[in-house]
Amino acid sequence: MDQAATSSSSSSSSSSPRRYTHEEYKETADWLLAHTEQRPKVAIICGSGLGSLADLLEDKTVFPYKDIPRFPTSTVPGHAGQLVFGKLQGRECVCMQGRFHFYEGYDIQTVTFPVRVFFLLGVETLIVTNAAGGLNDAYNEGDIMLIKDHINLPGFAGQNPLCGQNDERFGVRFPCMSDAYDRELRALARQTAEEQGCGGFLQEGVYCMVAGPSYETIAECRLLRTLGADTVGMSTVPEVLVARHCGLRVLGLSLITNMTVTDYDSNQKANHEEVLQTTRNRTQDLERFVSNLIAKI
Ligand SMILES: O=P(O)(O)O[C@H]1O[C@H](CO)[C@@H](O)[C@H]1O
Ligand code: HPA
Repeated sequence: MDQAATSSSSSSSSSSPRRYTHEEYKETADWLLAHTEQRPKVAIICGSGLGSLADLLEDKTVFPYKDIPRFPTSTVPGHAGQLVFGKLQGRECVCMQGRFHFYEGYDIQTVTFPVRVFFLLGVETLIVTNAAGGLNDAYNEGDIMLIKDHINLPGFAGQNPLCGQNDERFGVRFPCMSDAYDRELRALARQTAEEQGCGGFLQEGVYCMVAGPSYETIAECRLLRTLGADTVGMSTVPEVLVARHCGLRVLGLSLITNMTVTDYDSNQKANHEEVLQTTRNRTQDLERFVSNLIAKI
């Protein structure tokens, strides 16, 4: 909480974002490299309630975020706040058991800090997961959606982690995003779901990021659906922008934890407890899916 509180009390998060230098990212990466012999090529960011993915790793080395130089800390229930190195299906992975959100008071560069650290560790593929609200009425609670594209609503309002001076050592000034979600990885994911017999609850669609922390109004849900979004959540997009900027391949997965409310006569209300309960109900299938998928990457 300290860093979030500090950044929002000393400056407005929109007018004065925290910018890290290449050296700062590298110091954190070098610290990690000095404290583990693992050299992961795959990083996984666990969404709300999805941290148990990290429990699948074998030969684990665990770093609480508070012990890692410059790492922010997790403040949201369902986000444990530790970085776990280990092997999944024999492949070395690093897993964020807990992510950072803009609504926690972190500026958008702090939210994405770990992604550049992963790049400097030698990671090549990022698997990013989230809990999301379903907007597409063909979806059901408990479905998994492969993200094929996103809508960056905070980006429309100037909140893009790539704003500010560009460091070419990470990537180009104007990165392309029409291929943000790797086509080959999505094909592998579809194949994995079929083999696992869970193709019936696999969807593929567009994730829309909102800043949160308030859930959407009925009018907002209707608007987002009209815009072409299939799911809505408060994360993921900043991490994907930074990952693609530095050339990581990205696979994005949304677990539909709740269907959004679009009917004025409904008594349903979005709430984080329901979000976490759905992740508990679906965690085993999701774990098996990610684990089988990693074996193919
Ligand atoms: O995106 P993740 O971190 O999975 O969490 C989702 O769940 C929380 C709301 O219930 C928000 O943080 C939203 O973004
Ligand atoms: N809206 C925004 N974020 C979310 C939701 C939702 O309905 N469910 C899980 N994260």
